[in-house]
Amino acid sequence: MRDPGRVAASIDILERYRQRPSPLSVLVQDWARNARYAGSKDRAFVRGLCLDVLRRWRSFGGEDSPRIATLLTLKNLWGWDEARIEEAFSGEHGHGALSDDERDARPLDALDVPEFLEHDLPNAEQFAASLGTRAPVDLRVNTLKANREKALKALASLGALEAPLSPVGLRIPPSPAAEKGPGVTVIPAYGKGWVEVQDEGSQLTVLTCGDLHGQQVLDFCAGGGGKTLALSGVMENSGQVFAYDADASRLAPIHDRLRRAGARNVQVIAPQEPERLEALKGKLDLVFVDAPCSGAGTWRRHPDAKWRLTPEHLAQRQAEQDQVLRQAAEFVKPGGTLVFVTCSFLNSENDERVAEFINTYSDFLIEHPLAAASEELKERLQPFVSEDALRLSPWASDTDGFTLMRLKRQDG
Ligand SMILES: C[S@@+](CC[C@H](N)C(=O)[O-])C[C@H]1O[C@@H](n2cnc3c(N)ncnc32)[C@H](O)[C@@H]1O
Repeated sequence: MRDPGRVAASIDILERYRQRPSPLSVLVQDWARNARYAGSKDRAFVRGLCLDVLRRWRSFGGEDSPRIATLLTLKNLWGWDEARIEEAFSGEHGHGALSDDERDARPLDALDVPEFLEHDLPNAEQFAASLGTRAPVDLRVNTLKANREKALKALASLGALEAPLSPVGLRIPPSPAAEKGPGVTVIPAYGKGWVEVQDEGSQLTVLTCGDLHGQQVLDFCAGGGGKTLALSGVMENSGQVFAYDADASRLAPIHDRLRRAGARNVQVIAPQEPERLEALKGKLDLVFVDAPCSGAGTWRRHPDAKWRLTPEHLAQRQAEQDQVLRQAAEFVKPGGTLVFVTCSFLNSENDERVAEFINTYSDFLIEHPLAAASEELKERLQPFVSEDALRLSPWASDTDGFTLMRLKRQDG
């Protein structure tokens, strides 16, 4: 395909998104199914362009005209010159020649975050600007099977570097928008379980838990097991990790992942086995709660999710967070710790939820977020902590957005 066909396909997909916001991957797949002439480079171009348009959807006026938002993306973000843009719209299979008004279109003075959230963001302008950039691919070295040096060598051909903050992290810088991302999951080192795809911020939330050797740990919202695997790695297969999730289908991939990673200290507890979960009440040293949330911290990677969040969805997530905190607290032993994590930097999903929780559960007290972390990690994460929370974000730490709070259950 040439520029006109690719740009026209992108505008059509974005028009469908405008009419009914759905995950971009689904919309691109639907298009590709009917566009048998499109090769993998065409799909990468269309996906990359759609993602970049969605990153600036509000300030480029996408809600009113995906066509103008695409034009502004090509002009302002991709740096295409006038002649190339004219040809891309008016050429064969193009979306149609530009009008004079369209040629004069300018970005709006609006922040690229959902309007209803502007008041809830700690630093809305910086936040919106950082979401306009593309995210790197981060990997966690599985120390049960490899070390960073070995993994780095195995991934050198993909341009992997040491990640700046996580001592077990590797980072592949973002690819140009119109190109395919690095094929991490097809390299032998991935198949052998040496690395997992995991954002550096996500890795750090587990690393802050410090030395967990021999401990009894419950990963209460284990989902597909991203944090479970990282916990098992930190514990070097010692002690015990119980991986539970209320949704059995979310847990499904965990078994294969545990096998591939060589994680042997994990017991998976399905929601159909309430008696196994019940037996753990009041017994755990650490309960790790990777709570359901808006996912705002991943909007740099998934700009399509940003415009799908509604006030109703957010309220639902907050109710789930309150419920998860209350349920998870039952499993912490006296003197043990509950770590509350979200991939969101909205106060209403973090500080406000924890404040609500300790109002009722007065035997839990907020502890410094790095109370258990190694000295090295304390130093590295110093710029991102306050007395009560670790706050990672695309603008501050160049990671996905994560907030972590530690709650210590008092003895007796
Ligand atoms: C952010 S995701 C977890 C991601 C996972 N920890 C990982 O690293 O891949 C949140 C999970 O919480 C689960 N969840 C929601 N409400 C829950 C509840 N009341 N009890 C346990 N799990 C719950 C959801 O099913 C979802 O899988």
